[in-house]
This record gives sequence, structure tokens and C-alpha cells, in this order.
Amino acid sequence: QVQALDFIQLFEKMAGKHPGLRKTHARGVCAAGVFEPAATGPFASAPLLSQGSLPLSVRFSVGGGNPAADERAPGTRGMGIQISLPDGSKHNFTGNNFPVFAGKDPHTFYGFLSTLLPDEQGLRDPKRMADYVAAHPSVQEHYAWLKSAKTPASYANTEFFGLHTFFFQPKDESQIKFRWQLIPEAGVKTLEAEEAKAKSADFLAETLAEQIATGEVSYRLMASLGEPGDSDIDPSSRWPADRQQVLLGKVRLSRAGGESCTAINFDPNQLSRGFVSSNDPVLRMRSPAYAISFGKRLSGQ
Ligand code: HEM
Repeated sequence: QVQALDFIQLFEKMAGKHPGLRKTHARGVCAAGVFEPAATGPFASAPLLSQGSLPLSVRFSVGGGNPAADERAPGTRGMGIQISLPDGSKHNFTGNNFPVFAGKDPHTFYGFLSTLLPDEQGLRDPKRMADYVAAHPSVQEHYAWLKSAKTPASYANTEFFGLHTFFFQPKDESQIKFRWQLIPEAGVKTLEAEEAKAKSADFLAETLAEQIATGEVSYRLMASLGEPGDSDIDPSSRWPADRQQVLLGKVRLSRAGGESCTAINFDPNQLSRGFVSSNDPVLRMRSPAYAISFGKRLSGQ
């Protein structure tokens, strides 16, 4: 069985060692703002949604362990939100820009990533990934996304998906099964290869700061409600698009840049009262992996 430390070592093999930085999603930018809950619907009694606007810290990122990753390239973009509640507790939402995960469990995901490593001769062979995908059905939808993904035009124009299943338990009622999604109110925009080429390799932080300075950057935080039969343990299994959508609230950003998010661990299992994580093994693997990365980077490793 693959362990959290195996992932940390794999990330370091793939991108080299970068002491003091996140072992993946190493390049990123901080932002801050507020969460304005939509205090109606099945989540209304949650402390997260029943106390008015709450301050939040955000970090947007580029997938992979390279802190100088080229932002003109298509691929994974990430987002971590940490909302602070009045009682001092925190609720994290940490998602990526793809709608389906690369594998039904940590082992399958690890195998998928490993195909990107050079072989004994130091050569990389794209066929290894294609062969792996052909033999592992739970990676196929993600791979199709990867093949067609374009360069995101801005973090303010990117959609982010929670992918895992979470539960909310209202008092005296049965629990609600959901997956979340963050939808940019400025619309989803991507760049054609030619347009991306005209940008600098680090255009995303500046673009976000400009959009915040000239207007509002906001998102709708949505919950898709699961039905019996919708998997709650497999992030590579998408739920049908027609599931009921509930607005949890709006995320409004007013500042970008600085270091306010650097010492945050955006562990997706840190949830506020009433919410619980599912038994999804990928979600379970994330806490120990993030903790190792967090501990290493805080101590300069
Ligand atoms: C077995 C699966 C996974 C492993 C082992 C893993 C591992 C990691 C690690 C080690 C970090 C750096 C943490 C830190 O230093 O604070 C990280 C960051 C991140 N991961 Fe994952 N991850 C996994 C799955 C996912 C999934 C499914 C998503 C999206 C739904 C995701 C989104 C992110 C994002 C957005 C960040 C950056 C957070 C930040 O800015 O601090 N990861 N991941």
C-alpha cells in the first residue's frame, strides 16, 4: 500500500528538492476576502453559514512541485480557501480545476504520476502514461480532461472542484451528502496556445491583482447534492450533472499578494462543526501528506 511519505518522495523526484516550499503546488499566490453565506436551504443551520460574513484566506496555485512552473502551460491549477469562524475554528475548501480525479484510490494515482518519471536511462516516454491509462479505467476520464485542457486565463476565471464527497449533519435530520464546486462570477476563460505564448511565465498573480484592483473578483460556492448510488468514496466517479445544486455562499476577494497564506496548511479534512469527511481513500491520504509537506516546509526542508 502506498503511504503519504511515498507521495512526498515522488513529488521531490519529479520536481527536485525545494526546501521550505510546498512539495506540490509549489508556485502560488495568496489572496484574502470574505465569505458571504447564503443562509437558506439544507445547510442553513451550519455554524459556517449562520453567522454572517466571515473572513477568508485563499491560495491559488499551479500543480506540481516546481516553484517556477510556467503558467503559460495548460494543466492543473489549485485553490485553497480557509474560512475563519467566530469561535476560532476553520473550514477549508481545497480543490482543483479538473472535474474528475486521476484514479479511484491513492495507489492508482501514484502509479499514474510515476509514469512521468524518467526511466533508468534518464528518458521520459509519453507512451508509458498512455499505456497506464489504457490499463486503469479510473484514470481515463481525468486523462481525457488533461488532453483537452487549455491554459487558464486567470484564477478569477477558473472553476474549481472539490471532487470528494463530504457530509453535513443537521440537528435531528438525516445527513446530506454533497460535493462542492467554486464557480467564477466573471465566467470561465481559457487561452488559445497563441494567446498563452504572448504572456509572461508568471502572469497569473499579476492578472489576479489587476482584476481585484479594477473590480470585484467573486465566486459562487455551490454544493451538488448526492443521491443514492452516487459514489461517496471514489473521486474518479463523477455524479450526474443534473443533481440538485445549492448555493452555499459567495467568495469575494479584496486583496492579493503577500505571504498571508504561506504558513497555512489547506488540509481538506479541516471542517467546521456539522461537516464530516467521507471515507474516500484519496481524501484520507491527503491529511497525512499535507502534514508531512507542511512540517517539512516550515522547518526549511
Ligand atoms: C493522494 C492524493 C493527494 C496527495 C498525496 C496530495 C498531496 C499534496 C501535498 C503534499 C500538497 C502540499 C501541502 C502543503 O505543503 O501545504 C498539496 C497541495 C495541494 N493539493 Fe493535493 N494531494 C492529493 C490530492 C489532491 C486533490 C484530490 C486535490 C483537489 C481536489 C488537491 C488539491 C491541492 C491543492 C489546491 C493544493 C495547494 C494547497 C495550498 O495552496 O496550500 N490535491 N497536495
